Amino acid sequence: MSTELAALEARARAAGRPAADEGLVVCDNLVRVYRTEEVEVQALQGLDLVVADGECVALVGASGSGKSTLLSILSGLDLPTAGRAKVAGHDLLAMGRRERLGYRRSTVGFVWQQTSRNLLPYLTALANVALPMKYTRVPRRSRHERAAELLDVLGVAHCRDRRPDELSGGEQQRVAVAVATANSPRVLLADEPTGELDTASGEDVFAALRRANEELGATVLVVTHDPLVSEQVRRTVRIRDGRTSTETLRERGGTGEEFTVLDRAGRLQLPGEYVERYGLRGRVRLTAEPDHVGVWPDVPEPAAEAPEAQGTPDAQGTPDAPGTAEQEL
Ligand SMILES: Nc1ncnc2c1ncn2[C@@H]1O[C@H](COP(=O)(O)OP(=O)(O)OP(=O)(O)O)[C@@H](O)[C@H]1O
Repeated sequence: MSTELAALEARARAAGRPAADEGLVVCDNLVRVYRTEEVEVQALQGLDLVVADGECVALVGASGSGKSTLLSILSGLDLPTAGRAKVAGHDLLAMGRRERLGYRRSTVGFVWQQTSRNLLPYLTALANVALPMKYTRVPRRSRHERAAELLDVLGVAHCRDRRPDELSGGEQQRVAVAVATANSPRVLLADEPTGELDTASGEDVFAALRRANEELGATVLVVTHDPLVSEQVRRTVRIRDGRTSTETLRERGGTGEEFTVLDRAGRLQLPGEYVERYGLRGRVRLTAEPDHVGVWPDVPEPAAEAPEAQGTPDAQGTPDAPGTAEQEL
């Protein structure tokens, strides 16, 4: 490897390395392996993710890519097999039982896809929202005042005295956002919260999540297949095979610019279409250019007696084969 390339890789590694205090959520080389009697599934394969305080981030990816596994770990329900995960100063691998309980009650809130999983069926909307505050010993009167306020902010004040079976799916999910934000969590996690809803109800629920982010101050991570959601947040992170692969950053209302994620070990996933288009297989060549790194298929060296053949390195030593990929880093 050339010295420039080694220096470039070292710089990229340093730039991609999150300091512990850099993000509210920091996942570092996170691994989760599920073992059953017959099979071993690597649901997360060294996932890196840093989310800053106040962000609203959509997590997207194919079925089975590891999104729900990540959310279960961040919610404190599941433990990673290896790696590091920190949320608001809590080390999720080292937390004891008591800290974990406090973490789940006060630091994170959760909204599931299945509306029935979020609310207790025999309590009114108001009582559902007030319940988490009972566990954190908020006085009864304050609990009910805050619950009423939250229902109001999230546009479901009219539902306060109704039980879940008297609410529409969208109303149930908005009440669920109120439940999840009752104890003012630093982080709100939502797993496909609009998945069971029609477009209009989905929009209302997403508006409630946005309010939780902008008005109630929660950092929001939402797993979604819904383009309505992923196209409206500033940052969309794509998970592929248990790793963060690409990110789209967009200004409000813009189409967004797509980036590939370079992990802390200096690895990146090339988009599948590039791999196909340029015939990249197994081994590739890297070239260090003044302002970027080139990625080239490992084509055999051309014969010495045919210097005019395509694929000959150019004067700067750059392979010049047609149909090669040049990845800007
Ligand atoms: N409890 C478990 N035991 C064994 N394997 C599991 C378990 N939970 C998840 N998996 C496997 O881990 C991988 C990641 O699953 P995960 O549910 O995190 O994916 P996902 O991206 O959320 O998918 P979807 O979009 O379909 O919900 C899958 O291959 C899944 O089959």
